[in-house]
Parts: sequence; structure tokens; C-alpha cells
Amino acid sequence: MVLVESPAKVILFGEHAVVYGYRAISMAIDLKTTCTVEESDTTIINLKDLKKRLEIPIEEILNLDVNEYGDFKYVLCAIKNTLLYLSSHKNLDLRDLRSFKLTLTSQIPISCGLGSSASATISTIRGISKFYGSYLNDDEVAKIGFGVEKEVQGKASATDTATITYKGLLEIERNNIKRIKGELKEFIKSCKFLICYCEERKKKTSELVNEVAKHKNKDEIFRKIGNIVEKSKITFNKNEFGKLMNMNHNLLKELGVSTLKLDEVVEIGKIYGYGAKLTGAGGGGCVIILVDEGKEDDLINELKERDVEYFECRMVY
Ligand SMILES: Nc1ncnc2c1ncn2[C@@H]1O[C@H](COP(=O)(O)OP(=O)(O)OP(=O)(O)O)[C@@H](O)[C@H]1O
Ligand SMILES: C[C@@](O)(CCO)CC(=O)[O-]
Ligand SMILES: [Mg+2]
Repeated sequence: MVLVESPAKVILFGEHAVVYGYRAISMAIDLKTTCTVEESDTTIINLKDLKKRLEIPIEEILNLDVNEYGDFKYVLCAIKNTLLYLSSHKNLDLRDLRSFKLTLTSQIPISCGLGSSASATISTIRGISKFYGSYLNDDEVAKIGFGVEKEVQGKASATDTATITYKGLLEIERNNIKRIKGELKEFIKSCKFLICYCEERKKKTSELVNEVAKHKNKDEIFRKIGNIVEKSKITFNKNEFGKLMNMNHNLLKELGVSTLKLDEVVEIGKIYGYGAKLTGAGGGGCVIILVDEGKEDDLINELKERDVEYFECRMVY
């Protein structure tokens, strides 16, 4: 049996704008998805967190329209695209494939902006390639993963899949990936961030991204977000960094992807922390708060008062 794991991610700045070629800064965090792949008489996909199980011939996976498979779409698309890649680049014979049972379990809350789809995708890619005895390097894994999110969502950037593949702290621009090093990395490592789970998202990332595409002022908003990301790269002061987070959130609000609950928790982060913003596609899900250690107890009390679940996010390298 093959077992592989992938982390989650948070976007510090630039979500949605990054789909249109602006920069984003994202970080892999220590929540994980585990994928096991084992020999089986028939091919079975077992999504334990979703309590869903599908028996499907491999031949059908190779020819499917992923969007006909609901919650299975990312995993099935990841299997399909990985097998096609292994066939074209690693001499895998698609006519003679062993059946398998693939099982996914994850610590990542689904549809909360923490990259659960990308983590499911990347762990599936790594699990399937390992099961068929092919080694894929990170660049190959990230490329296949980005293709999966684009195919399933219609529009996507490389942010989520790249962050979960390469881990650490990344800057993404036009789907080019750059590891953040030096002063910015040391500064962000010195920061304490809380991830606050605010509310269940009613829409998938794909729906939110497609709604933003119709926003009449998106280009002006993205330009402003792009300026904020540029400033964040040379900001090593928590007060100023927090203000940039607040500004990014306000622009995401203008874009229409925030909610009253997300805004409420961001306000708490602005009062009791250095700053806060929604993270991921929005429409619900999570807020990230930059903690002001001098007011941390007040922050925690306020979050508890409002029944907001939170956890400290730790970067994964
Ligand atoms: N543990 C899992 N097992 C199987 N599929 C999963 C799992 N987690 C997520 N998915 C797939 O990803 C979909 C959610 O993806 P979506 O992009 O909407 O949310 P997200 O990735 O958590 O948030 P964001 O993209 O904003 O970071 C689920 O509907 C399901 O298809
Ligand atoms: C909303 C978005 O920018 C991030 C989702 O986590 C979409 C993407 O980059 O693919
Ligand atoms: Mg996603």
C-alpha cells in the first residue's frame, strides 16, 4: 500500500487577483490530507471525509467529464490527468492498468479557503504515480495539479496547488512560482497568525471565481490589490503589514466575495490584532488574523464570546 500526505495553504495576499496575473503570497500550513492507494480487484474511490465511495472502471476514468461526478471531480480528474501524463512521459501502458482502491482522509475543512481541493488533488497525484511505480518531481506534480484545478474550476491560478506541492512561503505571479527567502520570510516567520473558521461556504471556489469574472470594476480592484502585494513584500513591521491585510480585505469586500460574518471577524482582528482578511476564495470560510501578542488574550476572549473556532497556523516547509 502506498501512503502520501499533502499540507493545506493560506493566502496572505492576492487571492482572486492572482487568477488575472497579479501577484499573490501564500504559505503551506500544517493541516494535511492523506491518500492511500492499494491493490484491489476493482477500482474504488473512497472519500472518507465526504462519506462517499465510488466503484468505477479505470477505462471510464480516462474518458470522463469530471464535472459529472460532483464531489469526486477533483480526485477523478487528478487520477485521469496523472495516468495520461504517466502514459505520455513515463511509458505507462494504459491498456494494462492494475485496479486500485484509493482512500482520502483530510484534516482540512472543506470549502473554507484552506486549499482542501488542491490538497486532495496533489495527494492523489502523488499517490497514483507512486502506486504505478513512477517518480514525479515537484514541478511535474504542480503542473498536473494546476491543470486539474483549471479543468475542474474553469478558471484557476497555480497558487493553491503550487503552495501545497512546494510548501513553505511562495510568491506567485502569472503562475510563475518563486520561493520567498530573506527578510520577508524571516519577518513572516516572526508573525503569529490565527485562522478563524467563520462559516460554512455556500459556494465552491469555481462559482466564486466565475462570479468575480463578471464584476464590472474587477480590473481596477485587482490593480489596487496588486499594489498592496508589492508593498507587503517590503513591509517588515507588523502594524503596517496588518494594515495591508485590512486593505486587501476591503478590496475583496468590494469584489463581492466577503460576507457579514467574515467582516465581523475581520473587525475583531483589526481591534485586537494588527490586522485581518479573508483567505481563499471567500463566500464564507476563514479569516486570517495577524496576532498582536500584547492583546492576544482579549482577542481569544472575543473570538470565544462570538463562538468563532480558531487555530494557530504554522508554516510547513
Ligand atoms: N478530503 C477531501 N476528499 C475528497 N474531495 C475533497 C476533499 N476536500 C475537498 N475536496 C474537493 O474539493 C471541493 C472543495 O473545493 P473548493 O476549492 O471549493 O474549496 P477549498 O479548496 O477548500 O477552498 P479554496 O479553493 O478557497 O482554498 C469539494 O467539493 C471536493 O470536491
Ligand atoms: C480564489 C483563488 O485566487 C484562490 C482560491 O484559494 C483562486 C485561484 O487562485 O485559483
Ligand atoms: Mg480549492
